[in-house]
Order: sequence, then structure tokens, then C-alpha cells
Amino acid sequence: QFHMIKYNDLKWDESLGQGSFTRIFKGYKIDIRDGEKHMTEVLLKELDAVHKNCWESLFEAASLMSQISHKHLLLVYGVSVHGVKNIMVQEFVKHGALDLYLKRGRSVSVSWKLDVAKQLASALNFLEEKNIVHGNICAKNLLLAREGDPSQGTSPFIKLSDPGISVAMLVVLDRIPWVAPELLEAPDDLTLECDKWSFGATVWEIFNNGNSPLRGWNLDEKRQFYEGFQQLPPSQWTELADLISQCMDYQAAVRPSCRSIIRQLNSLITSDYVILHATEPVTQ
Ligand SMILES: N#Cc1ccc(Nc2nc(N)cc(-n3ccc(CO)n3)n2)cc1
Repeated sequence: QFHMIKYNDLKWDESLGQGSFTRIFKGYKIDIRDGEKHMTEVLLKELDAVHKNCWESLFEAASLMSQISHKHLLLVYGVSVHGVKNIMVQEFVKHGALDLYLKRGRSVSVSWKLDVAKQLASALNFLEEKNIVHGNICAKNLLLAREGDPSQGTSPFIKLSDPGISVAMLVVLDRIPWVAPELLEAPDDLTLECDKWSFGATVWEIFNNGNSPLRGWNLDEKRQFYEGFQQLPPSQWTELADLISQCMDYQAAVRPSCRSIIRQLNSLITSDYVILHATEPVTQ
């Protein structure tokens, strides 16, 4: 269910760093359309051969997402295999991962952040309607296609990236607090509710300038965070803190539906807090 792309139709450009198990490059794919040669900007995600066994889960996760299309879901053009190298060919998203963008100290407004949160909620709502679990919602997997410019009145535009290696493959403890607590005992019981928990942690990241929650905590302290039913430090904006803690409820069944999340985000967007804090970012 993936389009196979010939290795010789791909051109590598600069390296853009590496994720876990993968190296990413800017690149181009060559298409011949009505007799003309077209070069499309792409993101080449190489899976290093040593993690060959992860390829299936990476492949499976991405192919799941490539079967559906939505404006806030990353487009995957296909895959290319060359010897031991497996390459996923994705649409190139102009500004890259949101966590790095926010960490670079771009001061963005409260309404910019709410807009991004709402786009993520609508992508999750779409997946929920298709009963598809993403499994790895976090700011690193949100890609910024358009920065948005308040002075021009244009808003940001994000794309949700593929889940990457399935939760089961990753060290689950490492992904505290994004991974839902119920997955610690049963990493395979990935449900739609798990994405709600991760949504809460991701909104927390967005309102904390891309800083990772529990940054610097070791695996044992992270485990205790769940064992003690702890919550992330609440925002001073109580309604935002409420939404985050509803999503990060230790009881999966009581986490809000996507529709409720979107409704609550809409009321946050129209609240006077946004106007009062139009420029300065929300501090925790
Ligand atoms: N400087 C810079 C810069 C870096 C990347 C992009 N673009 C892009 N497009 C994608 N489709 C995916 C990604 N990713 C980035 C991290 C991951 C983790 O997997 N993906 N980045 C644009 C600018």
C-alpha cells in the first residue's frame, strides 16, 4: 500500500539531523510528467540498517497514515529500498519540527499557540473518526508548514508527522510523560484515549516554548511520576490547565472526546485572556 520510488529518482541534499533510529535529509524526487522533468522538494528519512527490524513497524505506522489524507496529516510520497537502506520519502515541510521551532525562542502569541493546538485537535478528531490511533503525539512530531505572521494576519499551519517507531519498540519509560500511563503495563493496548493523554502533554509543550516536560528527569523519577499519579506543573491560565489535566487523566475512560477538546479550545480562543496576553507568551 506504499508507492515504491526508484532510488535513482531521488537526489540527496543537506542533512537535517537525526531522529531516533533515523537520519533525515532534505532532498528531491524526480518525476517525469507529460514528458517534462519535475523536481519535487522532499524529506528523505533514512532508517539505519542496524535497526532493520524496526523497519516493519516504521513502515506499518507510516503506511497506516498514508492510507488517509487530511490537510493536517503529513503526506508520505512512498518508500525506496536500496540495498540495506530503507528510505521514506515525505513532503518537505518548510519550517521543520515544532519543538525546535519554539525552542529557537520565536516569541509567538497565545492565539498562535491555541491555533496550533486546535489544528492538532482537528487532526486527532479526524483520526478518531477513522478509529486510527497515532500513538506518538508530541511537539517533535508536529511540523510547521507555515509560520503565520500576526502583522499580516496569517496563522500558522501544522502537519502531524507519522508516528515513527511504534510505542512497543520504543523504551516506553523514555516517553513519559507523552505515553499514556496505562501503556506502562501493556504497551500494546494502544487506544484512542492514549492519543488524548499525549495531546495534553503536547499542548503543555506548546505553551512552554517547546521545553520538554520532566526535562532532565531520569527513568526512575519518570516512573515515580506515574506511580504517584502526578500532574505536570499547571499553567497560570486555569482554563488551559484544566483542559490539559482533563486530557492527562489517569483514568483513560474519562478523558474528553475530541469534540469536547475542540469546544473547550474554541472557548479559550474567545476568552479575554487571549486579548490581555496578545503578545507575550504564556509563562508557567
Ligand atoms: N532547519 C530546518 C528544517 C528541518 C526540517 C524541515 N522539514 C521537515 N519536513 C518533514 N517532512 C519532516 C521533518 N522532520 C524534522 C524532524 C523530523 C523527525 O522525524 N522530521 N522536517 C524543514 C526545515
